[in-house]
Amino acid sequence: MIGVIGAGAFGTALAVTLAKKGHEVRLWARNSDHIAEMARTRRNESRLPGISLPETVTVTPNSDDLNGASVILLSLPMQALGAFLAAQGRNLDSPWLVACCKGIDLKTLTGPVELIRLTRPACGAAILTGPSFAADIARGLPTALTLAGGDEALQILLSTPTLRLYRSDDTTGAELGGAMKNVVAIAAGIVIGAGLGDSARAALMTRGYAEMLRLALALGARAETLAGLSGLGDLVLTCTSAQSRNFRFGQALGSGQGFDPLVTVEGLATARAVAAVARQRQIDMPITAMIAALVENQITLPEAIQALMSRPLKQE
Ligand SMILES: NC(=O)c1ccc[n+]([C@@H]2O[C@H](COP(=O)([O-])OP(=O)(O)OC[C@H]3O[C@@H](n4cnc5c(N)ncnc54)[C@H](O)[C@@H]3O)[C@@H](O)[C@H]2O)c1
Ligand SMILES: O=P(O)(O)OC[C@H](O)CO
Repeated sequence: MIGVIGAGAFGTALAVTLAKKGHEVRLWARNSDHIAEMARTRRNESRLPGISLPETVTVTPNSDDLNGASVILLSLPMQALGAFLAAQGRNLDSPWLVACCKGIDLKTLTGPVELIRLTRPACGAAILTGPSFAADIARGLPTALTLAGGDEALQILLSTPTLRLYRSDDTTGAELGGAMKNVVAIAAGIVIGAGLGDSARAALMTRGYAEMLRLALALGARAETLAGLSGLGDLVLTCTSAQSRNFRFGQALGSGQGFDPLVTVEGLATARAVAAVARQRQIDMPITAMIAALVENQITLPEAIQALMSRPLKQE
């Protein structure tokens, strides 16, 4: 049996694809009305419209029902993970806990794998991350992700005919790539929303990647991880697709429109967390710093654009 914590878009998509492969899946959700609705309709229409839940997916409000799972996938928003793990006591008994969220925890300034290690030292800790929209996974479109921290058996267990997992032992690089690409995607959305053009977006993505790499190397990650699916791959997807919530948030900001505050936009908190880490380490991350300042209303959009364009000229 495979357990999934979080019946959002991504948790549900993973539950669907793993159930279609033949696994029994138990999907934990917190809201009783939502659970009843999913049980009645066999769909998660509010988060993953148009996708039916296979019979072998059971939705439960009780995390004890996941005990004994071969692996538990943690698919909560990043800022909810620490409190969730702390509240679980000795529950979540499984050889592997796999983070499926992207971001840096604002409270501890660590990624999800470190949060798992700190709270569940007896479990194996891994992260599943890379370029994928939940809807694409659920529809069975071809997708490739990075599984960092897991072993070969876990890689085989979680791979499906349409979801191809590449294994890595660089959990730091995988966490940081997935976290920081969301911040750059907000910036790319702003560029497009403000009408600054595709050339400016390409420049932004390239310089964004340079600062992602700078921080990741300083924190002990490997450059090839950042160049892989969990870094560059996800950066490209998220900065160029209107399916991305981070990109759409930036687009709305850039064009002066509102954005539904209930939509999960991981890059907002992560911008603040990454900017704090960069300050601690004295690492230059101008794009992240601008997004963090914008999010905290310390700077206006025209000021942010002007500040980025007037930085001292330097070598690439
Ligand atoms: N949606 C995607 O395409 C996608 C793809 C890859 C990775 N991810 C990552 O997956 C993670 C989850 O995103 P999502 O798209 O599933 O989000 P979502 O907004 O669709 O769902 C979030 C779920 O978490 C639950 N939740 C929120 N706060 C909670 C709390 N404090 N305690 C318990 N449950 C809580 C919500 O009820 C909801 O069911 C994010 O880190 C995201 O970056 C998403
Ligand atoms: O909708 P977003 O911006 O959270 O992006 C979803 C995934 O992270 C893309 O890989």
